[in-house]
Amino acid sequence: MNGSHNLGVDDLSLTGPARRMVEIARANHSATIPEPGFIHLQSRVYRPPDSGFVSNQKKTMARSSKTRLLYTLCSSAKTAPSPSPPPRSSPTTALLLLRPFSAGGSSAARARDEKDAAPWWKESMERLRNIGISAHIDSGKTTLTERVLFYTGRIHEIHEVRGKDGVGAKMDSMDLEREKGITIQSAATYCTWKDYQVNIIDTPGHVDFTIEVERALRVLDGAILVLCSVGGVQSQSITVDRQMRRYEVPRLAFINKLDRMGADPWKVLNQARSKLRHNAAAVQVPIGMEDDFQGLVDIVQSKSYYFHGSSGEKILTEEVPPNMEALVAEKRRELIEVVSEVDDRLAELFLADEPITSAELEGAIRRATIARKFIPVFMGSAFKNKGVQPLLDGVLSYLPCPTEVSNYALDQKNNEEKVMLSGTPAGPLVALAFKLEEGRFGQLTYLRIYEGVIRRGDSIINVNTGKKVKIPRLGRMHSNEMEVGSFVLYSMLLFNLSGNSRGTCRANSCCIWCRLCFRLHFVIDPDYYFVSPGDTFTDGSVRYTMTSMNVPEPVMSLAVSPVSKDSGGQFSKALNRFQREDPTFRVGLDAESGQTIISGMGELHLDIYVERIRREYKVDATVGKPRVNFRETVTQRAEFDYLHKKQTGGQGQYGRVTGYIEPLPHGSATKFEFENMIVGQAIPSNFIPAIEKGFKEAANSGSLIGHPVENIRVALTDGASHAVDSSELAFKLAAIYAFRKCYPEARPVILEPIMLVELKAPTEFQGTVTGDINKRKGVIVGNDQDGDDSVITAHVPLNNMFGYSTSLRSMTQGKGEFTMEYKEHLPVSQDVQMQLVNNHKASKAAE
Ligand SMILES: Nc1nc2c(ncn2[C@@H]2O[C@H](COP(=O)(O)OP(=O)(O)OP(=O)(O)O)[C@@H](O)[C@H]2O)c(=O)[nH]1
Repeated sequence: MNGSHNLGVDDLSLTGPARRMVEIARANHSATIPEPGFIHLQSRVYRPPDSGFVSNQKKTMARSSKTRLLYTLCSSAKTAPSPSPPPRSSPTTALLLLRPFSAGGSSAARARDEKDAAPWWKESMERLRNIGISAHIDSGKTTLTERVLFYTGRIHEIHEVRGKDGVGAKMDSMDLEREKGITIQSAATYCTWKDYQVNIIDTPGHVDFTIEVERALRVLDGAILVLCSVGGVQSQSITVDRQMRRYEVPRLAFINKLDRMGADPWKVLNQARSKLRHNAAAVQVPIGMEDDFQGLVDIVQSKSYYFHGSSGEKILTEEVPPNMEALVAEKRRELIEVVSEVDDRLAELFLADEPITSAELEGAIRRATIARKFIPVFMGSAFKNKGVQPLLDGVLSYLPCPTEVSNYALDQKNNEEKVMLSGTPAGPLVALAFKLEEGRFGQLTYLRIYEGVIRRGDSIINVNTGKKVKIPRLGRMHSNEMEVGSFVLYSMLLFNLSGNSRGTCRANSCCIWCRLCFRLHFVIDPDYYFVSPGDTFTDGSVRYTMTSMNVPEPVMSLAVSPVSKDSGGQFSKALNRFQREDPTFRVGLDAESGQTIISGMGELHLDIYVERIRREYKVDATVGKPRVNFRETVTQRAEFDYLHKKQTGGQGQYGRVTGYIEPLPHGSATKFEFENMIVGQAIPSNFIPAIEKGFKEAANSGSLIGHPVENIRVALTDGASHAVDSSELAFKLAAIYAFRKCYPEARPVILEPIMLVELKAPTEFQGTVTGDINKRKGVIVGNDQDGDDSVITAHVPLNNMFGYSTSLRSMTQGKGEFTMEYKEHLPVSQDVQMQLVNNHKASKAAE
C-alpha cells in the first residue's frame, strides 16, 4: 500500500450510498472486517468534474484506533459524466476496501471479525442481480438488452439488430450474428441501475443454440422471459420456460412489441396462463396500442409513465389518465387476487377488505416471485424505447439477490450429501465453470462463484478431474470486450490497484479467467485442457461438486472434410475447439468411410460451425448431405453363450461368456447397463471390466445400420476361463462376438429423432401446409387460430424435414414460418427400417 494518502470523508466529494458507506465504516471501524476483507460498494458517485477526485488511484484513510484499519477508497470512475446520453448522471463506481492494517491477528479475532462483518456483505449482495434474458426467436431480447445498456450508461448510442447503420447491437458481437441478425452465442455484460449492479446474459432464441440458454439459466438467479405481443407464447417460449423451471429460476415476463400491428398483451397474458401454466398478472397497463402506444400505467404505484427524448430516456411521471381509471382499478384488483392466492400476508389484507398500500403490494409480489409462485407481467416496446426503465425497476424490486436463492452442492467426501451453500465470500471456495471460450484473449473460462473468493494467482482444484489450476488473470466481459482487472468483487466489478495488483473475485459473481494460449499449434493434451463446462472448482478444503446443466443429444450429422489437405491442422484445431466449447456439438469418425462427422442440434447449428471454420480458421470445407442421428435398440431378451478360443501354438486365447441382453425399462436414466451376476469365480474378477468394455464397444455400432445401440442392459451370468490362455483381450473379444451373435435375436429396431414442429401460415394455406405435413409422415397435434394465421403443431420425423424452409416458403408465398425442436427418438415404421437396412448393406457392398 505504498503511496497512500490520508483522507477524510469530506475530501472525497462523495454523496449518496458511497458517502454513507464511508461514514458507517468510520463509525464502526472496530466492528470490522473479514479477512481477506474487502468491502465493496458500488454506487453512483455524483461529483463535480473539477472535484479533483482521483480516478483509478488508491487513497487511504489511516485510522488510529484499537483495531487499526486501512480504508482504501478506489474509484474506477471515468471522469466527467458524458455530455451525450444517457441522461442520468454518468454511473461511476466507488469501491471501498477495508482490511486490517496488519495482515496478522489471531484467528479468533478474525473469526469474530468475519461474523461481525456479515451485514456488510449482506448490504452489498442485496444490491446485486444476476439475470438472464431468454425467449422465442426474434422476440426482441437483444434489442431489449441494447436499451438496458444504454439507459444504464454502459453504451452511449443505440444500434439496432439488422440496423441500417450496419453496426448491429452490442451483444451480437460476432460478424455472423450481425449479418444474420440472430444471436448465436450468449453474451454476458453488467451495468448499474439505481445503485444496483445487474449482471446480464443475453441468450439466443434459436433452439439449435439451446445449450447457451441451459448454461445461462444454470448459473443465474433470475430471468426475464420476453414474449411477443403479436406472436404470443410460441414453441420456443415453452421450451425456455421449461428450462427456467428446471433450474428453478424466478422470472418476470415482458410482453414486447406493443407498437406492432395486432399487438394484444391481454391475449398473451392469457396464453401464458394456459400454455405455460403461469400464475401471472399484469403489473402495468399500456396507454394506447400499436401506432398509438404512448406509455404505461404502473398498477402497483398508480402512476403513468411516458417516454420522451430521442431514445425514450426522459421519463415523464403523471397521474393515471382519467379515462383509464376504471381499467386500472380492475387490473389492480386482478393483480391483488392472483398474488393473494400465493401470499398469506396479502391474502389477510385482501380478505379483511383493508386498503392495500403500494409498499404492501410490492412486498407481496416480491415474495411470491422469488418463491416462484407468481410471475409479474411487464409490457413495452424495446424498439420504440418504451417500458424498459420500469422493467429494470422491476428486476430490482421483484427478482432475488444471490443470497435469496438456495444453491446446493454435492459433498463428494460424504456420499454425495446435499450441502447448502452459504453464498457468502467467507465460506470455502465453490465455483462452477459454465462456459469455455477460446478467442482473441486466449482461453477463457466463465465461472459462477457460489461461495468464497478467488484471487488472481490462486491455485484452485478442479474437483471433477482432481487437477490443480493456477489462475493467471481475472476479468469480466462486456459482450466481446474483456476488462481485465486487478480485483473483481461481487460479480465482475473491476478496478485497478496500481502497485499491488491482485485480482479477487467474490462469491455470487460470474467472472472469467483467462489462460493465454502460448501454444500456437493445437495439441490434444488432456493436461492442457484442464477444464470442461460443468466442472466445479474449490480451494481444496472441500470436495463439493455442483450439478451440471442438462445437455441434449445431437440429432443431426454432416460429413465434413477440408478442401485442401494442407489445412488439416487448422481444421482439426477448429473442430476440437468448438467441441470443447459446445457440449451439443460432437465430432466423430465414420468407422466405415473414415470421414469426419460433425453432429449438432440442427441444420443451422452445423451450418454456423462450418461457416465459422471458414471465417475464423480460413479453411474451406466440403460438406456432405445432412443425415439424421438414428439409433438402434432391442425389443426383447436374447441369450448369449460364446466361447472365444484360439489355442494353436504359442500363447492362446480363451474366454467364455454366458448371459443375456434385454431392453432397459422405458425412461431409464442410463442408455447402457452392464451387470455382473456371476456367483463364484467362473471368470476371475480382473477380467470383468474387459468384458464390459467389449459389450460397450459392440453396442457402439448395431448390425442393422451401424448406429449406436441404446437402452440396453447386458447381464453376465456365467462363463469359463483358462489358467494360461485367458486374457483381457480374449474376454473382450468374446464379449464383442457374443453381442453380435445374439443381437439379431433380440429383435432390434431403428429409432429416429422426432421433432416438435410449430408452423404459422395465413389460414388460406392451411390445407396445403397440413397436407404436406401428412406427406412427411407427420402427426398433427394442434391447430390454433391466431388472427388471420393458422398455427399448426405437429410431430414429424427429422429425416423428412430436410429443406423444409424452402418448401414452406414456396407453399405459402413466403408468408409461412416454422420452428422445430427435438422431442424424442421413436421406432421407424417397418418399411422405412427395411429401406434403411438395404441402403446400409448397399453402401457397405460398394466400399
Ligand atoms: N416493432 C418492433 N420490433 C421489435 C421490437 N423489439 C425488437 N424488434 C425487432 O425484432 C427483430 C428481432 O429482434 P432481436 O432483438 O434480434 O430479437 P432476439 O430475440 O434477440 O433474436 P434471437 O436472439 O435471434 O432469437 C429485430 O428486427 C428488431 O428490430 C419492438 O419492440 N417492436
